[in-house]
Amino acid sequence: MAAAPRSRRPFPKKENGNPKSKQQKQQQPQPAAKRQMRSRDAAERSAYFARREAAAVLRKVLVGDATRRASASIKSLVYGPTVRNKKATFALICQTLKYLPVLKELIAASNLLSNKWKKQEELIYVTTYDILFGQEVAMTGTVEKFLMNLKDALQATLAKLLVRENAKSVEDLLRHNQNPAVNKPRYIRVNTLKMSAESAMQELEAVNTVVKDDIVPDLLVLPSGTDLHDHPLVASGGVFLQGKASSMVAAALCPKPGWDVLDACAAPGNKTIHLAALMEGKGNIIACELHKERVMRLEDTIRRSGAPRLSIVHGDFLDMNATDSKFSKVRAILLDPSCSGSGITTERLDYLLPSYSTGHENDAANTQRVEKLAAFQTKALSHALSFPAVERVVYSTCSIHRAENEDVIKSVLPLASSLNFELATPFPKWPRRGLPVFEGAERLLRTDPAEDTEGFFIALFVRKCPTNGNAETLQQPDTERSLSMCRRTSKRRMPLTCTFKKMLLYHAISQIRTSGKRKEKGKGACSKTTTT
Ligand SMILES: C[S@@+](CC[C@H](N)C(=O)[O-])C[C@H]1O[C@@H](n2cnc3c(N)ncnc32)[C@H](O)[C@@H]1O
Repeated sequence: MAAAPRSRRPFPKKENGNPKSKQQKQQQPQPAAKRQMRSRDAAERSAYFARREAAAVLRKVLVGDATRRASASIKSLVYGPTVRNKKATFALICQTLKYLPVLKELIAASNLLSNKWKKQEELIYVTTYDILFGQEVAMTGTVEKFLMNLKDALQATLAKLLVRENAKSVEDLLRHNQNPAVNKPRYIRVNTLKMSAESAMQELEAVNTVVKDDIVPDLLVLPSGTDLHDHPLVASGGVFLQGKASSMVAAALCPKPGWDVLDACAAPGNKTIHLAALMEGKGNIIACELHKERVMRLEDTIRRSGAPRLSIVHGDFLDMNATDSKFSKVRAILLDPSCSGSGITTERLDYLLPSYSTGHENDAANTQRVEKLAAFQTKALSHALSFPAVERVVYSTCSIHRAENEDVIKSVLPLASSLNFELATPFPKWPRRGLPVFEGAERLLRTDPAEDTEGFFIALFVRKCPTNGNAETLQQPDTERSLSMCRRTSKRRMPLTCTFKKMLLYHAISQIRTSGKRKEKGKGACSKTTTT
């Protein structure tokens, strides 16, 4: 559904030309009435275009849902660059989707979608919603005029429907379309490249109750339903609307200022800029993204964040040559590949989609899709582990499927172990861990969609003996144990090339033993990780 062509101007043009007669002048509205008319005209104009923008996005949403090939979530489509009136459009789409089962019944009963109107199906849904349940529409636009003439008939059909379903109100008919996450808190991450958590709190406290998250540094928790999309701190990049689980990923990787870090599947860039903040803007970040339109979103996020020293690679991460000298200093990789998104269906507003009530989680097409994704995820994780100087690799998904999570980790374990990686335990105090499908799965981290708003999965690999002689890596929190393992494994199976590094490590160990014990474990910006 395309937006109405602007050249046709549905609103009457202002009269130009002949000077007004005396009588005309006398009939002119007084200034206050004029202002009122102007603002009504502006509101009508804005509603007219919002309905068309909503219809265009709704078409994409419904086609994506019907074919199980959604290119993006409702939010991404609305908050992308093409929609102008984002807030009104988003509200209209959500409301139309919420009322869609009822709207479809009414429209079918009134036989409204004849050949002529079929092409404008989504605009018919949006406008019928507006006429019956939303704002009263003025007679502007062909679809609006057509439906306003049928308003009484539609209302009569609705009354019959309520009687038939034994419902007191329309809300009774819509129970299954309610938001299951209605009482979940709103998280925002402070961009410490621009401001401190304390100053962000001070600004937000003026209008909201704000507390710091108990686990993730620089993450703030606000009451459920807080809408900050238009807040100046969001517009200026001082804070980013990012969930708790999503904010745990870069914190688990815990790159140090000055490192070279690679974000393998980066857009829209929330974790990329979190890495930059953790690195205090020092070091180099390479952000790789396959899809061109998503590169634009990545650029926009980076621009808003003010993160320096960030280079974007538009291409396939699997095609990156790990042995290229450009990557010879990459010490940490964040891999957050495309996934089924089954852990964020509430966040994605899937409960509003027609397929939600029918349930398709276990249908053949979905199983096939998850298998395909898992094959890519395994390849990408193996590739990440193959970068010669990499010491820390974090793998994350927003999926609840074992196939995309524990099974992927299990399948790369032989390779990881041959490259001297072991699984570490990000956020050791976090209660929900990996499904027990292999020994060591308790080091993996899961968040639960019902308990924690989102269903995420995080795995952290740490190289026991870094191949680039960077003993500094081993000074991450809780690495004493890792160091001693490195000594043990070095006797048994450390490659010859590692012997010089072994000496360096012994040196590092003695340094840590003599001076490092003074350092508090887990202190600093990053989360605590343990290796076992
Ligand atoms: C889950 S999203 C990443 C979200 C991002 N980490 C964030 O927090 O904002 C996965 C991204 O990987 C991109 N992608 C998929 N396959 C890729 C590949 N082979 N190489 C690079 N990027 C890829 C997708 O286009 C998508 O933008």
